[in-house]
Amino acid sequence: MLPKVILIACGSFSPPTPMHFRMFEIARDYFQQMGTHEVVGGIVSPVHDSYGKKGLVVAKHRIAMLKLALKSSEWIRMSDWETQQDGWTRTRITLQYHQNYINSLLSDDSNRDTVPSWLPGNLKQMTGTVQVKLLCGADLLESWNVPGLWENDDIEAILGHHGIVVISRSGSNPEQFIFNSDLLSKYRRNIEIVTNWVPNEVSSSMIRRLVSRGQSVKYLLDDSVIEYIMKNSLFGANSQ
Ligand SMILES: Nc1ncnc2c1ncn2[C@@H]1O[C@H](COP(=O)(O)OP(=O)(O)OP(=O)(O)O)[C@@H](O)[C@H]1O
Ligand SMILES: O=C(O)c1ccc[n+]([C@@H]2O[C@H](COP(=O)([O-])O)[C@@H](O)[C@H]2O)c1
Repeated sequence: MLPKVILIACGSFSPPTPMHFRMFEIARDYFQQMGTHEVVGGIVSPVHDSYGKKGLVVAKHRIAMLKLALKSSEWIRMSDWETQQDGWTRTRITLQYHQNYINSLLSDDSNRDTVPSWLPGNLKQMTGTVQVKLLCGADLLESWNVPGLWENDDIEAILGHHGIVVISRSGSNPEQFIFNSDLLSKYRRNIEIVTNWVPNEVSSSMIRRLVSRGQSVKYLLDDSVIEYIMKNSLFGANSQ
């Protein structure tokens, strides 16, 4: 039996773009081809409001947009756990929390009936344990180098206890980035670099820019997410 993996993408999702979900499909196909792991679920974890990044709309709206965008996915779920904490949660803690929660459920058949909505639907039939891996674009990996942003201990824990799946992004060179870091090179076996052969550079910031200028974002975002943005006048959109 292959080791079971749940992929978690942490981010702002302000707003969520199709690429945020496409990452999961690319990663699952990769593991299927490699035959090394079975991907049993995917989770997106929007960051707490206090993260305070420019362009971050309140969690209520980001959650609503994620729910709309994820309606068509059978296996990617949204966890609002981070948004419900008292403040910003470091990614290491988010990974640990979700992994511990899932594994404690799997170890006890009696408490599987009332499970949170972010858990994979097939959990009831699952046995054994799962490993939660961080799924991200190459830009997030490269943010590990930004002075004062990430703690080295956290990076080591993320790599040592979980592992990371990095989707290529144009303008990034994750192989080189890993080679340049002693810490990342030490944990190279826990870093999967996945080439996205159909790159798409739609980003939340580009969407925010277009919306704030009153320009169209049709075909870049799910129609239901566009409707939500317009209805709630998010990102400087004019209300209808
Ligand atoms: N076009 C893309 N290709 C690959 N990965 C992506 C892409 N867009 C976002 N991601 C990844 O999705 C995760 C969440 O990203 P985030 O919410 O910061 O989105 P973003 O579109 O990059 O946002 P912003 O433009 O506001 O910085 C990160 O791991 C990021 O690397
Ligand atoms: O754990 C950390 O030290 C850490 C430092 C910086 C950023 N993060 C996480 O990385 C994600 C970055 O999202 P974004 O939109 O800024 O690209 C978000 O989920 C943050 O909580 C995490």
